[in-house]
Amino acid sequence: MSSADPIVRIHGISKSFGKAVALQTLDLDIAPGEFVTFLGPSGCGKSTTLRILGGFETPDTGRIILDGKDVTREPANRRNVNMVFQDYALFPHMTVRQNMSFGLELKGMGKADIKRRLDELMAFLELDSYADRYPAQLSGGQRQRVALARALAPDPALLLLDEPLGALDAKLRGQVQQELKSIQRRTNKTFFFVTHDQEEALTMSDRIVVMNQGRVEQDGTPEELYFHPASRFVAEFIGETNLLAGEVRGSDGDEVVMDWYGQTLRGHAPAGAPKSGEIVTASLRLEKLGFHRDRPATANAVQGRVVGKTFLGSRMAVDLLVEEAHGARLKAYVDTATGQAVGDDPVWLGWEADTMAVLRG
Ligand SMILES: Nc1ncnc2c1ncn2[C@@H]1O[C@H](COP(=O)(O)OP(=O)(O)OP(=O)(O)O)[C@@H](O)[C@H]1O
Repeated sequence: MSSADPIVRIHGISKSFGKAVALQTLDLDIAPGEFVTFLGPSGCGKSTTLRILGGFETPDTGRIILDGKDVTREPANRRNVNMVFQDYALFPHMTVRQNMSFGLELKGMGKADIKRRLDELMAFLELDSYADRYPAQLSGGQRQRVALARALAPDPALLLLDEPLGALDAKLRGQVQQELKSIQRRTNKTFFFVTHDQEEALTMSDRIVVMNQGRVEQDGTPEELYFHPASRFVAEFIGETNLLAGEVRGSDGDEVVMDWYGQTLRGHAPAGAPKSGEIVTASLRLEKLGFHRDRPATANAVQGRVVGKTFLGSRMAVDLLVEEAHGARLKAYVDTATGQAVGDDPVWLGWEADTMAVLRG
């Protein structure tokens, strides 16, 4: 295999439990060293995919190729895959070192090799000083790191992480996210991460697969999903956005021209251009709306009046009433540091066509 070959190939995997379809046909390649996140609401099929990859669940159809080998029928212990659980699943009666060596002993690794591997890994993950502690003597973040170290110890080709930060409080969670990402970078391991937290997915992943009702809604980089959502579901699920309902008037090169309550707007169509007369929804991120005193030269410009403000620290969320669009509302962010004035006078709002995704339906 060349290094460009995928480390994981998922070919036509599907899974139902009785009448409930957990996973429709799924095809996906994962490159070595990639941090891939499966993101979606509860019940969308994320954990089922992870469990099939881990060998804890058998698919109804399809194949899993791991490192060039078909492992579809291989049980979990015969796959070069390891898993980090949300509750860490550390053995409470074993020290950090014993927890870490357990899996290696099961694999039949010799004592001297185990010592070498653990010394190396504990130094790398800065766990040396905790080696003889029991899990109860560690903080939540430290326990998480031990669970990760234990899963990395056998040098798996793929690491599966099922909502591994779910048990941490918000502040620690942010810190551990950075740490986990940094460990993934430094080890260059392939991570398959499952979460329903869109912010977590955006900060950590090289690539996000958004799932909805057992199928892939969109697969792309965090930036692609955020700025070029291919469906309304993705636009709403990831971040906050303005949704503008309208009707397509036509196209102009790559741009879609639409009517929004009597205002002509221009956007782009990441999922293919809709036809004239089609009813569409455009997604416009709050931070893409610029404030201007005079009519700006941007592709889109409407006048609005501030009708509400929410102070958020570094920025302010502003509600705007667009009278010329039948009183439709828009939401925008204003940077508090720049001291931009948002008073009672009407303001011009401007945004470019490539910042507004026009979506079908
Ligand atoms: N062992 C099972 N028996 C019956 N139904 C199941 C089983 N496992 C999953 N399902 C169903 O399959 C669907 C997908 O479940 P899955 O656990 O993959 O979703 P998920 O996206 O991981 O959700 P969550 O975030 O809540 O864990 C759900 O409707 C779920 O109820």
